[in-house]
Amino acid sequence: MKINKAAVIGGGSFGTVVANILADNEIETWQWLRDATIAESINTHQKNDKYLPDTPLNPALNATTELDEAIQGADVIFVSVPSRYVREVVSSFAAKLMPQQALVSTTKGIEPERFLLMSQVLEELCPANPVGVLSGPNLAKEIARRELAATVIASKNSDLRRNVQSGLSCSYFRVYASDDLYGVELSGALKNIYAIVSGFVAALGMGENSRSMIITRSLAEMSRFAVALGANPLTFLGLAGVGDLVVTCSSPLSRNYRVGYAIGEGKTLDEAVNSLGEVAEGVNTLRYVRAKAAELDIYMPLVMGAYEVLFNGADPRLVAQGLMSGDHASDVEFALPRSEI
Ligand SMILES: NC(=O)C1=CN([C@@H]2O[C@H](COP(=O)(O)OP(=O)(O)OC[C@H]3O[C@@H](n4cnc5c(N)ncnc54)[C@H](O)[C@@H]3O)[C@@H](O)[C@H]2O)C=CC1
Ligand SMILES: O=C(CO)COP(=O)(O)O
Repeated sequence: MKINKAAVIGGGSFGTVVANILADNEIETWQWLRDATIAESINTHQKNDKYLPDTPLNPALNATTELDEAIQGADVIFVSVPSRYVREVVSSFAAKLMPQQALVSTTKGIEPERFLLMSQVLEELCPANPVGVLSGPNLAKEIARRELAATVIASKNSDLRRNVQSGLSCSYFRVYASDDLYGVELSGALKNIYAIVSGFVAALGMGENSRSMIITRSLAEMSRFAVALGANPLTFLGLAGVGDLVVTCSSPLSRNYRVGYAIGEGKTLDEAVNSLGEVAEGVNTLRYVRAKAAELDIYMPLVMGAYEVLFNGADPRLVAQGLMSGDHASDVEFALPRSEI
C-alpha cells in the first residue's frame, strides 16, 4: 500500500523537511504545528520563517494548528517534536487513531523515568498501531537545500518500512531499511552526547588526531552501552550509528556540536543553550545516560567527563585528557575481550 495522506507532527526544522519531501513526492501532506503565524506563512508564502527561512517549501504542503485535520485518514504520522513533549502531544490524539495508521518517530531523545526511547513511548500509547523510527545523518538545513542524504527507517513491520521508503525516497534523499528499532533509535539519541564533546575539542583547537580519537572512542562507548542494554552493536556500524555520529561530531550545523563548542569557548551551559533557540537533545540525554551507566556499571569515560563539564563546571580539556589516563581497553569493542587486555 502506498501512502496517500501523511501527517507530520511538529513545526521545527526536521519536521518541516520531512513534510516538504513528502509533498515533493506528491503525497497529500499535513503538518501540524502550534504557531498559527508559522502555519499561515507556510500556507500562503511557502516558508517556515522561524526554522527554515531560506527554504521555499512545496506549495502543496498544508500546515494546520488543528491536530484532527492533520491526523484524520493519514496512513503515516511522523512525530517530530522534542522528546520531552512526545508523550504529551501523542496522548492528545492517540485515542482517535485507527489501527492501520502507522506512527514514525524522528525524535532523537530519551524519556528519563523508565529510560524509554520514543518508539517505546509510541507503542505504549498506541499499542494497536505499527511503529517505526527514522534516524540517520540528516542535518535538516542540508536536506532543505536538497543536498544528497540518506537515512534509515527501522520497524518490525515490513509494510511500514516499504511505505516509508517509497514515500520519502527522492533524487536527493535515500531511505535504507532496518528491523532493529531499538539499535537505530538508541544510536540516534547517544550520538548527541558525543557531538557535544566534539564541540569542546574543536573550540579548544585540538588537532585532527584528537578529533578522530574522540569520534572512534565514542563509537566504542556507544556500542558498549548498547550491548549492556541488549541492542545489536552491528547496527551502530550503519548510517544511524557511525553515519550520524560522524556528521554531528563534525558539523557546526549540529545544535549539539554548537552547544559543546560554546562551552569549549568558555560560555556557561545556560548561555550555550539559550543562544541556540532550538532543541539540543544531547544535554538531557547526557544526564539520563550517565545515570544509567552508573546504575549498570558501564565504563563510559566520555559520558562521565562531559557530565562533569556541563553540570559541575569542570574544564572541557579534561574530557579528552580522561581518555589518556583511563583503564586500558580494547580497540574494537568485543573483538578483544576485556579479560584478555
Ligand atoms: N534538525 C535536525 O537536523 C534533526 C532533528 N532531529 C530530531 O527531531 C526532533 C525535532 O527536532 P527539530 O525539528 O530540529 O527541532 P526544533 O527545535 O527545530 O523544533 C521543535 C519543534 O517542536 C515544537 N514544540 C516544542 N514544544 C512543543 C510542544 N509542547 N508541543 C508541540 N510542539 C512543540 C516547537 O515549536 C518546534 O516547532 C529532535 O528530537 C531532533 O533530535 C532528527 C534529525 C535531524
Ligand atoms: O540529528 C541530527 C542530524 O542527524 C541533528 O543534530 P542536532 O540535533 O545536533 O542538530
